[in-house]
Amino acid sequence: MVATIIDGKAFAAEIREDVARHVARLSEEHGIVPGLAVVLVGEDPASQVYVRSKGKQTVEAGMASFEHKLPPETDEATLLGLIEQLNNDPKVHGILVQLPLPGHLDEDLVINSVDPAKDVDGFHISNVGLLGTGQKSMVPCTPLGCLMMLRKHHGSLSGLDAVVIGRSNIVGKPMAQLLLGDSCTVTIAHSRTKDLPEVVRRADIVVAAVGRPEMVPGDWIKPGATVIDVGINRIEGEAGKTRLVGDVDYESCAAVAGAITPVPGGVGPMTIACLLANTVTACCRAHGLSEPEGLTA
Ligand SMILES: Nc1nc2c(c(=O)[nH]1)N[C@@H](CN(C=O)c1ccc(C(=O)N[C@@H](CCC(=O)O)C(=O)O)cc1)CN2
Repeated sequence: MVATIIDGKAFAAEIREDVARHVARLSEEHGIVPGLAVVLVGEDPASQVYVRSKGKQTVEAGMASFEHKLPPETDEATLLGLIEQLNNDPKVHGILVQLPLPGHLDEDLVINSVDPAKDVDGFHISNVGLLGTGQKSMVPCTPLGCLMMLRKHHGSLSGLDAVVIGRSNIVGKPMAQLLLGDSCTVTIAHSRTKDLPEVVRRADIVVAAVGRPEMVPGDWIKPGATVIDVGINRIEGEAGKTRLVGDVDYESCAAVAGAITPVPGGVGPMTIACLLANTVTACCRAHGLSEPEGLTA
């Protein structure tokens, strides 16, 4: 079997067009411009790239972008003060604090200081609780992007066996909740799971989010299964150059799977597209307007 490649880059472009249409409508019919504030603390090179990309795509969609770059030694009180200011700014509908934060800052405290209604990352404890109980929430961008790709490829996910490898708060756990919400039978596997290969072999859907380069080989995959690779790992390639790989061994998995997301060009671009979608959703909710269909879970 040769797997269908699920093209996240192309799908993300479609979502961004959809977002831009909704932004234009908000402006024409209501005089509202959705605004996204992104806060970066420190100089992590990958984070700088992602934040730049977020700002550029926000502006391209017709929204207002507010970038706040703080030095690595920023103290907690200063960061919390900025978040408070953004919480109270009516021009800002979405707030995102880029992760990881420098080690001296308490990530949970910072995340939970964002107004849940503006928490376009969906990481605030209120949004986690709402998602877990099947209520309307802000949904974390990476799992939302994975869900959209799965729905587009499969149609209904009802009754499918899904294995999520990884139990992080930002991907594994919310991904499992979303799959459960679509009536999958869900297993969350992790480093202590007994006989991981056998568990993965039962799955119709495998979501790999462990952060270990090429950990999942093709002989763990059930023939015809759909493989969603969340990993973005930079490894040493040929001639001293680095290259990006996912958490699954692409070649061997693609030879067995029915469908697979590539790295790069799979889940990554969907993350930022879903961030823009969440910002429009947050803006519509803030103004009591109906939410755009198809942009959230
Ligand atoms: N507050 C948040 N912090 C972080 C999140 C998040 O959702 N919210 N996710 C990641 C980083 N991330 C967005 O912030 C992100 C990662 C990767 C991509 C992406 O498009 N990747 C490309 C490859 C890019 C490259 O060449 O390095 C791809 O996969 O095709 C977008 C966003 C951690 N922090």
